Amino acid sequence: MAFNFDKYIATYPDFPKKGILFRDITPLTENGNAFRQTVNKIADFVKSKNADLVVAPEARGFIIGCPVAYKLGIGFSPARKEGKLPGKKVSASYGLEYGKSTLYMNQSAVKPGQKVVVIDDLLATGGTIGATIKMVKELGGKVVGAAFIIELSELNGRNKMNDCDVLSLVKY
Ligand SMILES: O=P(O)(O)OC[C@H]1O[C@H](OP(=O)(O)OP(=O)(O)O)[C@H](O)[C@@H]1O
Ligand SMILES: Nc1ncnc2[nH]cnc12
Repeated sequence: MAFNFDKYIATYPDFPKKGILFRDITPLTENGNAFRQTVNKIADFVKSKNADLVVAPEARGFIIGCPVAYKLGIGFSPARKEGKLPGKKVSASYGLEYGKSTLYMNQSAVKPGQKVVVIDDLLATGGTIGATIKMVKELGGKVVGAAFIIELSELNGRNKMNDCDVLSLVKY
């Protein structure tokens, strides 16, 4: 029987701003079995894409991207927020459901031609993952997949990823 990931997502109206229905993954990660099922499911997807590297945006993307990369024995590279990453980097600015921001990656994070899966907890407008994908491509990587625990379908974030396969475990 399919695992019911939905049961472990908490919902908070008007957070962090009025009008936003916030979908919280912490009950899922706080449950050992649900967290493991999530990591295994996303790792199966990443494996099926033959990926060399996982890239995930700060901060919630790290929670899921790291254990997936570890399980498969492939690399993990973080897309970090302003002022966090030293050294040579690339950047991409974006808007999201409740604000705007800039992400940065190490210039040496991706080897040309490497196959990359991008991972985040949630896909809303696609601004965050779109910026992450833009940097991976700029560094010469091939984005072969994108995986999320949650997808907010009506915000059409999928449209920002028309050339790669998308996995989401729970759709609202
Ligand atoms: O598809 P989008 O409209 O870009 O929205 C999705 C992004 O928003 C949230 O991150 P947030 O920027 O709140 O940061 P956090 O992970 O540090 O909580 C979430 O974890 C995704 O990264
Ligand atoms: N509705 C939402 N819930 C949780 N995280 C989000 N990131 C962007 N929109 C979100």
